[in-house]
Amino acid sequence: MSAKKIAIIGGGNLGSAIAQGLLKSGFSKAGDITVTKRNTSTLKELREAGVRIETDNDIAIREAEIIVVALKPYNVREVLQEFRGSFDPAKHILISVVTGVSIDDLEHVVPGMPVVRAMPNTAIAIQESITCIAHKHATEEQIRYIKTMFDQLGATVSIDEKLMDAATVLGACGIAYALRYIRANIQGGIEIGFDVRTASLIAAQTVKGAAELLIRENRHPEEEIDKVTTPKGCTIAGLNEMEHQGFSSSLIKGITASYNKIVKD
Ligand SMILES: NC(=O)C1=CN([C@@H]2O[C@H](COP(=O)(O)OP(=O)(O)OC[C@H]3O[C@@H](n4cnc5c(N)ncnc54)[C@H](O)[C@@H]3O)[C@@H](O)[C@H]2O)C=CC1
Ligand SMILES: O=C(O)[C@@H]1CCC=N1
Repeated sequence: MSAKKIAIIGGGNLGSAIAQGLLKSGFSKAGDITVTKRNTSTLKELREAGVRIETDNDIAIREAEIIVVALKPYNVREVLQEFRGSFDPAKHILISVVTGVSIDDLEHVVPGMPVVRAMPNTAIAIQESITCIAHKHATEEQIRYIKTMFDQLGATVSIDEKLMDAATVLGACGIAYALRYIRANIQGGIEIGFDVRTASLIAAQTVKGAAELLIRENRHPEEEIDKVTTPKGCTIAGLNEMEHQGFSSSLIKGITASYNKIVKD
């Protein structure tokens, strides 16, 4: 599969993370990646790594083959509308990572361009994203290319577009939920005697180990929990207290609150 030139329109948190992942994975050479932003001062590290930094979206789009749109939901239509003339359906593949804006909406703004929606998370910077992909009119060949690209940046799963908002919550917002869980563990760890660095390492590596048990061994969480909960032991005492305080319930309510925020906005 020959390497294609990639333009990332909107070099903010996610756009920059995608560029970092592309570089780290070796999927793209630095010179084949262009990142656009109006104020480019925050993109110093990418520039130093050889990534092309542009303020002109027209140039970036025309010179690339893959266009990743990483703009905010409130200005994506306006910006794409402005640059609709820069797109060439015979040359370009358009990928939107924008939350809550449908394929139909975007294809309406840029007529003739099939749009693929992708929902990665910020761990894409270190090739550890889960990226959900949905499409309607893209060709098999285009989808194969996009999947190969995101496979280099973590794991990918193809979903129906109607699940894209749910994917945003579980996968993209999920990074923040998981980090807050780890932070709470660090706070607890300090209270029971660890310094912050040691508590952070133990908490983060423990979460990584738990996740790997599910991913690598394909286990169900409760099967693994059963192995830890010694009868009359400290694990079940702690777990039950967490549940009395609404642990699982608070997470489920948080997930549905995030979801409702997307679908009601
Ligand atoms: N941050 C995250 O973890 C995730 C974000 N998303 C979605 O990705 C999109 C981007 O999110 P973030 O990176 O967090 O937002 P952000 O605000 O950090 O990035 C957007 C960037 O677009 C730039 N921009 C605005 N107008 C522009 C223009 N005309 N041309 C070029 N650049 C322009 C802004 O300066 C900003 O740097 C949003 O739609 C968000 O919902 C999706 C998954 C995860
Ligand atoms: O909070 C947000 O709206 C975006 C979407 C997913 C992650 N960040």
